[in-house]
Amino acid sequence: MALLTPEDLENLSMQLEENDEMAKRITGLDIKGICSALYGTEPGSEKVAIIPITAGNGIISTFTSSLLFIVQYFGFEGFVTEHPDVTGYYEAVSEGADIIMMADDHIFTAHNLRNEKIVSNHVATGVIYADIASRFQEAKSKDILVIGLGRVGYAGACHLVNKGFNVYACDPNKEFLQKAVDELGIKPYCSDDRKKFSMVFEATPNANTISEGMIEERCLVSTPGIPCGLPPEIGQKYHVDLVMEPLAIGVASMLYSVI
Ligand SMILES: N[C@@H](CCCCNC(=O)[C@H]1CCC=N1)C(=O)O
Ligand SMILES: [Mg+2]
Repeated sequence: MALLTPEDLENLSMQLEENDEMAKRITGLDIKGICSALYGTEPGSEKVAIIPITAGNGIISTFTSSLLFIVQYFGFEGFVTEHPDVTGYYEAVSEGADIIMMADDHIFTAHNLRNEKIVSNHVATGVIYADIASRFQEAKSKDILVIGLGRVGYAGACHLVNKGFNVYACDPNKEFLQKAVDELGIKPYCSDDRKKFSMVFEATPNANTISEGMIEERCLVSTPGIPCGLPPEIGQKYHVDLVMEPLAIGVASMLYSVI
């Protein structure tokens, strides 16, 4: 899995503000509103503990401080434990945390100790970015394109099928594609199809996965990025509205899904 770098997390506050405004402008809801609509939940007085984890590639210097900023931005009380790993876990529970957030190189999880709900960043990120794409107010049909059917893309595609959209999807991995066709009933899409979309959810670890044959004039591309799948020149030429942010939107989805 692609690991975040401190560069990805620079200007997180500005990236979050810009994407919150963009979401509000094109979907009618800000990120909090989308999260509440997705999960039917509202933050209460939940206390969130963020535990640094030294496993694998170890601590990412600004990861836990970024999480603390995000947790507070969305109205939760939060703290980063003084110690990492097991000692940090013990500290978190002793300090009365309701929700534990921690990440190694494979799974980033939020676990609510009170209601036992648990979620991975992959699922929460796929669901919210797919949901944002599906809320494009100028869309003229229920057709939506999902690019990438890994753990993030598959979760998003599943959510869109459940919401009743006509989900077309592509992935270079034919097994991933076949699994989604068999299990979700999505329609395979290949870039030489003539079909164009006004709503695109992209979830790949590659750049330039979106080509101009895929998109309508005026369309919404929603992606957790890293890197961005939309070439800048195509974004300008087609007046694409892009919702893309490296961490906060996915974290908001994690929090609202476990409260
Ligand atoms: N163990 C490190 C955090 C490692 C996070 C790796 N996971 C990612 O980079 C995922 C999370 C969202 C996007 N990629 C620490 O505690 O500082
Ligand atoms: Mg994000």
